[in-house]
Amino acid sequence: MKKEGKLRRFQELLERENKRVNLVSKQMSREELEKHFEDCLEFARYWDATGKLVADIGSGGGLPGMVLAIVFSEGKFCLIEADSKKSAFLTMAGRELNLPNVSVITERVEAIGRDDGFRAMFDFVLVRAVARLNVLVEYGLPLLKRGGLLVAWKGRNCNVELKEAVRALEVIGGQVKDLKAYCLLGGQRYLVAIEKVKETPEAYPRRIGVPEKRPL
Ligand SMILES: C[S@@+](CC[C@H](N)C(=O)[O-])C[C@H]1O[C@@H](n2cnc3c(N)ncnc32)[C@H](O)[C@@H]1O
Repeated sequence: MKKEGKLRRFQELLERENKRVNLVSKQMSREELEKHFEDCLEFARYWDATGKLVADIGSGGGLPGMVLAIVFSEGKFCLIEADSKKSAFLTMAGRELNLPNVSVITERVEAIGRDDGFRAMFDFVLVRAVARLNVLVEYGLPLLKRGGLLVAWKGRNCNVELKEAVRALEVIGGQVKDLKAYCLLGGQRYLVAIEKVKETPEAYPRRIGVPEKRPL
């Protein structure tokens, strides 16, 4: 099956399984879901994940990780999702679509970031609709190689979140490298690219739940 066919098939699977498991909003129409796919694909306008190791934090129904794994079949995608029902859907979809470049981990990202098998391994870490930037910096940067990029999908609150994240960037070792603005889903959207510029101090990420409860 070609990539366009796989994207369509993935959308059908998502629509079908969303009736049983909460993968995306129940009220979302087919047209809206298509826009969410477009939002994920915005990444491919600026970056190339061919031959790269990519993590998607809080992948949910597979946005953006599964969509981009279909597009970049030569990249290796690791979808990290704490909710076991959602991760079971991701595993099923990866199998159904014959995507050997996708692996799914059912775990909180704070635990993955402290695991030597994953820490400092990735070229890209993607994250969409999971938490505010100051929290995402602590979730994402530990997973990256030095020089790797954390790419976060953000809405109109982006500038406020960027200001809030100054301390987290300093402590964890990140630098805003790029900000891509576009209009979609009825408003202003941004891709924020943060480069890992130094090794993450041992103490981070903190214990499960702490980054969100007490952001840096
Ligand atoms: C609002 S959904 C967004 C899903 C998807 N990224 C999207 O854009 O549609 C947030 C997802 O992140 C997962 N999540 C939140 N915190 C997490 C963490 N610390 N580790 C792993 N997954 C997490 C939740 O289980 C949920 O599926």
